[in-house]
Amino acid sequence: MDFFDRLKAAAHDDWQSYVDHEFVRGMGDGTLPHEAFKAYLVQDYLFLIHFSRAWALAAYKARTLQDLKAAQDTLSAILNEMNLHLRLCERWGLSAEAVEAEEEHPANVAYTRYVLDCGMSGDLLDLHVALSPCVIGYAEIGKALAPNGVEALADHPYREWIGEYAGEGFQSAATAARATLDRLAQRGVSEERFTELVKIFGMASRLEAAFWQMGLDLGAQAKVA
Ligand SMILES: Cc1ncc(CN)c(N)n1
Repeated sequence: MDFFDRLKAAAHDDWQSYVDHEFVRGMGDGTLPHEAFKAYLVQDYLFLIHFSRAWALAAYKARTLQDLKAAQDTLSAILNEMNLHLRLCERWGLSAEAVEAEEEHPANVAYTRYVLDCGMSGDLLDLHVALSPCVIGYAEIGKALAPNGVEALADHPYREWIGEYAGEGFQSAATAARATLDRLAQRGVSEERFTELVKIFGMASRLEAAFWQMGLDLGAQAKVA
């Protein structure tokens, strides 16, 4: 069991509330309302800007060249991920400027600033634990939503999104994030410290679940308006 799997097992319910959220199930079976997906994606673009800052902070706090390069690679993967958002938004007639001018939803502020605070007030392991549900969770969700490969999802309304996270690039970013966690944890984690880290991991997972819920709520509001 690697360090990530230990965290996941210790915060099982929080993790499940994230990876098995109604939003995820709706994407999987294609029933997720388009309004919810669109509202989520616009907020997610803003989210990725702040998550990129958090990965840059991980680079700043790195004490070894290996940790510094790992942070740089994931920062690049996240900046690449934003091309998906720009592509989809462009199709909906939304420019990058228009998306960037959108106001951040409180659920977005809560999650991104929580992670940044973990990095500012804690050490590098605190920060990587807070960051881990993001990269590793989306890789897990992408794989789960494409059990027979992305080619099998030919007419699926969310094929492009699923393909991004089930794809090789994102999967290898998640593998690297797991390896970084293992490397940092090998430097020593007492039982007491592990309990603290599980709290961070559980909170980050719940904030991920709240982010999906934000998408559903904004989508429902857009339908009514
Ligand atoms: C909210 C959220 N969490 C995770 C990811 C994957 N980078 C994302 N795009 N958005």
